[in-house]
Amino acid sequence: MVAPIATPTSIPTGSDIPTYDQVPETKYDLDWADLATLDLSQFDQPGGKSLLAKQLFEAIQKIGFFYIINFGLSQEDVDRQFSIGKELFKLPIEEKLKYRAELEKGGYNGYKPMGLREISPGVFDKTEIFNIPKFIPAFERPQPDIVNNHRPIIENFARHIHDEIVRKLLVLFAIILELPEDYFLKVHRYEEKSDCHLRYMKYHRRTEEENEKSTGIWSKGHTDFGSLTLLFRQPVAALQVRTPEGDWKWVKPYPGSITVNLADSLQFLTNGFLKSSIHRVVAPPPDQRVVDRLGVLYFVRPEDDLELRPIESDVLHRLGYDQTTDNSAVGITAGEWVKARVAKGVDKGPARSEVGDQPIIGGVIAKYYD
Ligand SMILES: O=C(O)CCC(=O)C(=O)O
Ligand SMILES: [Fe+2]
Repeated sequence: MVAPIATPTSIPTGSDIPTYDQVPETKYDLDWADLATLDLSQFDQPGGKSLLAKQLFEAIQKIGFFYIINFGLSQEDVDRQFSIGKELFKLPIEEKLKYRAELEKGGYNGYKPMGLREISPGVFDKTEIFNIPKFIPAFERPQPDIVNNHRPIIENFARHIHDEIVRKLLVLFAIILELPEDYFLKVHRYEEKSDCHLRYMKYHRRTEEENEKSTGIWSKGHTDFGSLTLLFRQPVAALQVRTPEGDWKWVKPYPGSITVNLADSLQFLTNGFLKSSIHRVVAPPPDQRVVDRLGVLYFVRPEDDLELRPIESDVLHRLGYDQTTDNSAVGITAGEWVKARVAKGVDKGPARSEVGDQPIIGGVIAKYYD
């Protein structure tokens, strides 16, 4: 599947950063997951929305992962973000630490240095993260020059994702649930406070010895915290998704696509109908093992004050998703859930981070998988 890239939108060009050269794809024939692809250019065509909603409904029955194509950003737009991320992580560690996220307090905006998460006893992550919150006054914070100097490009990119891509996906979920089309839009407004963010990510390559020690796992099997996660194509194969049978399948990074996965908040809101999918990151195949893996991701979270109470929907009723109601997150807001999960992720207390079941908040646990 090679997707034609839509004509670039109004994303400004003229940046002084070097162009980003994507690494060659792996030659290995891996056990790829069979995931559906939604062509978002159909959204505004007559009948397109209901067609896409039908396709999405089928796609998410088993695994909450799918691809989208024709989402209104060119490969050049995306590569520019990879370049910004690459340059950002080249900064000296002292400089990056000036922007460190207050992870221990559940704050995820800013820089996460590597080595804060224990993957297996004695083995720590080698992942750097830089999260950029929504561009609204409540979230203004000091940023490194590379971010300030490219702010229009970064802001337009993030807003395009929110306004043009996430909006369409949220409408499709509402259609699937036979709710008013703007049902989820009303709790994902850009101008309101939420933990949505654009993320640059760098997985430093590991030596063979390090990979052996952690049985090749770079990031343990987990679910994401918010509504949706969008992963721009990361040409290095490393992401795997867990099937309902408990097998791990590789997620192929197709050119011109975004990989989308569903996350916890949508699972809580739909009483388990929309499944927060379990995924992990492992050592790439041998021909890609020597590169540092860069990522550009967008995390969508509901507005902070949305209570994670299962919604009323005839569809959920018809499909039996109201037989036993999961009230575990009732009384917990989306903001509280995300912050509690972020803080637990770096907790060095007796419940060691990312090993086994983690109590998060109000008796709800998060599971981590090898
Ligand atoms: O890097 C990836 O492919 C996935 C990252 C991920 O799962 C996360 O940051 O939550
Ligand atoms: Fe994830």
